[in-house]
Amino acid sequence: MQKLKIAIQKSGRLHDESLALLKDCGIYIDNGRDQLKASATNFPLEIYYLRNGDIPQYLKDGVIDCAIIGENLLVEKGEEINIVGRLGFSKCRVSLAVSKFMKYNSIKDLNGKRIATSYPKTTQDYLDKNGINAELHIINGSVEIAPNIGLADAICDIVSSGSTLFKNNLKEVEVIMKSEAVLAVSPNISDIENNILEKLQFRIKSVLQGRDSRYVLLNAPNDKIDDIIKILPGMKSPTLLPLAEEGWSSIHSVVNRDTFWEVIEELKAAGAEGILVCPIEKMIV
Ligand SMILES: Nc1ncnc2c1ncn2[C@@H]1O[C@H](COP(=O)(O)OP(=O)(O)OP(=O)(O)O)[C@@H](O)[C@H]1O
Ligand SMILES: O=P(O)(O)OC[C@H]1O[C@H](OP(=O)(O)OP(=O)(O)O)[C@H](O)[C@@H]1O
Ligand SMILES: [Mg+2]
Repeated sequence: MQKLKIAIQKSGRLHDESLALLKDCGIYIDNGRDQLKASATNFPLEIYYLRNGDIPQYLKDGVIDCAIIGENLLVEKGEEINIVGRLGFSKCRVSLAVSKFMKYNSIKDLNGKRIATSYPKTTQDYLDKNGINAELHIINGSVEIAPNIGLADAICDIVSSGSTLFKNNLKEVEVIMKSEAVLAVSPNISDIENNILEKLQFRIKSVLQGRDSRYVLLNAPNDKIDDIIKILPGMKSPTLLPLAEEGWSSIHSVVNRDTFWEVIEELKAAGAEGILVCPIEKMIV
């Protein structure tokens, strides 16, 4: 039977959440420790555990069909690779940073300077776009230390919380791009594998929509229903059920995770009582 070949980071920032996502999609993986390849037991999927940095080339060559990878790495190494889904984890940005003691007014201050980075293409493209001439030093890790040891005047690297920059006395001065984990697809994927990919995408979308939403149940006196329903969006419209007690109803709806607390406050102010909030495992709209 034909299987979809998916690459997942072998170890590192993306590994755990990539596997958790497949698990939430109901895909079980026959997983021994330190394996390089595994098969799903209940879905036509073969998992390849690879270095993040090697994945763009494997996708280009069509050795694998798709991958969970940091978007920033596709910008760096995989222009011709399509992104078919944003996965909402490993959010970070690729930024330029300089010593916190340097007077920095604009990108022009980097003219003629040395910049250390693991992302030379991303950095060079940004410099070119801004008409800046700088010397790039390509290093593969611990980039933030470069200015402190006199190797460079600035760096271009991944920033998330900013604590690595802070610890190294650096300040972020330009955000080149924002990134998150994405589902990327080989330009050489066949029709059969594409069919399996569409099934996987459908599952991923249902899981991510569920993660972003909460199911809310509440009680309200009937004369408050109109006001409460105005606050609740719901998938189509809220569900309304009579309570055993005369003159009261139960209202059910779906609320976005990000606006959830504000909505609850409004619901309480509008007369809602006994509010219950439940996670949603999958959401198919
Ligand atoms: N501090 C961070 N916070 C959030 N996301 C991050 C962070 N650092 C890296 N990432 C994201 O996770 C991806 C993988 O980063 P990680 O450091 O685990 O691997 P790597 O060193 O780029 O790759 P390799 O697997 O080749 O060793 C990055 O490409 C980026 O998209
Ligand atoms: O803004 P922060 O939250 O401090 O995160 C940024 C740091 O995280 C990543 O390194 P990682 O820890 O993955 O180590 P690595 O350099 O060995 O990949 C990245 O290369 C930065 O150094
Ligand atoms: Mg890293």
